[in-house]
Amino acid sequence: MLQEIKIENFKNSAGTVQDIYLSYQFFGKKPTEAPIILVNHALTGNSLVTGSKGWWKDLIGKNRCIDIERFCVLAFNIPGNGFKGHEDQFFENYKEFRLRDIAEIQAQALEKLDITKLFAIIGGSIGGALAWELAVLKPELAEHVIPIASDYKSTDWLVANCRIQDHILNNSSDPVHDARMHAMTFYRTPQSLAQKFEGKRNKENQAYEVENWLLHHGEKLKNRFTLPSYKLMNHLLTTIDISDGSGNYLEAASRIKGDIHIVTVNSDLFFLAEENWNSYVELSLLKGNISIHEIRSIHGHDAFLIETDQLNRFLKPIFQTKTPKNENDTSRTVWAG
Ligand SMILES: N[C@@H](CCO)C(=O)O
Repeated sequence: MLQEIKIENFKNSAGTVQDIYLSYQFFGKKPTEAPIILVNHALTGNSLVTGSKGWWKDLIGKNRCIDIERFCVLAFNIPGNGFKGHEDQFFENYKEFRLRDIAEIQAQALEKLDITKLFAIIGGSIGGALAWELAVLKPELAEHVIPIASDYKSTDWLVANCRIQDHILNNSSDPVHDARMHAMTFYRTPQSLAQKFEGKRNKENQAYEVENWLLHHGEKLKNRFTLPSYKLMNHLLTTIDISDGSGNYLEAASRIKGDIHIVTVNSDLFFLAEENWNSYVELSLLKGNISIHEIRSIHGHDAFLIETDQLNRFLKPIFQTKTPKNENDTSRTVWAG
């Protein structure tokens, strides 16, 4: 059931004060009965993380890796993501919000829900970045912080792509459709497209199948996502900064008390694996309880939604805390300390 919290008089980074409506869903055990896992959605995702239409249903559910018979799963919608209710709450001034503000909104909501401790914060893409931001804001909040296909900063590369997205969103006559077509090219990889289409053409319209696929994705998103939500989420992607402007990301990340488990995708063209590996290596000099897991896939960024077998394998030891680690597991996992 979708519920809502009102955060009164929230002051954003630009100093504007306004009421914020934050919608959320609980799944599985009650928050008073079991450890709580906060799940953060990606750009066009939402709080529906499990169940037949849940976007992470292969990972979260009964007898899944994140077992809702053992855990309480909480998922917030990023305000303005368009998932029912108050869609337009800050579209007028969305550029005044940084991802850090969304983390602050989540922190205030957790307080209102009387939640002082989380077993884990996990999220993919911008949801992983939000996990970083919240963990830095509240270093003692979570036992495990799991940012997947993500980063704790907006890199020049990310900003460049978001800028192009922004131009498409502002200048195209079919903005959501066209921006999605462009985005699909960096959510996947040349190898992934080559494997899927093998240069084939459509028998009816003679277009390359890859063109039809892009058009299909453009059409699909247009029917489920609004332009203001896309503009907001695309803007937030450019504001990831756990250092709060100082540029000292490592110092900020090292303040996190919980175990950090970075999950990267070797072929990610959006949040680059190299950035994640560099963060891991540098951060492991400052902080012992950090690990990195690399999803090996030809599918690129969206592998965090596709390669759920690998994800399950990496995450199992975290969520089955009573089961000892399998010493024979050969997947690429590195622990510091
Ligand atoms: N497929 C993802 C990509 C962004 O992480 C989405 O649409 O949210």
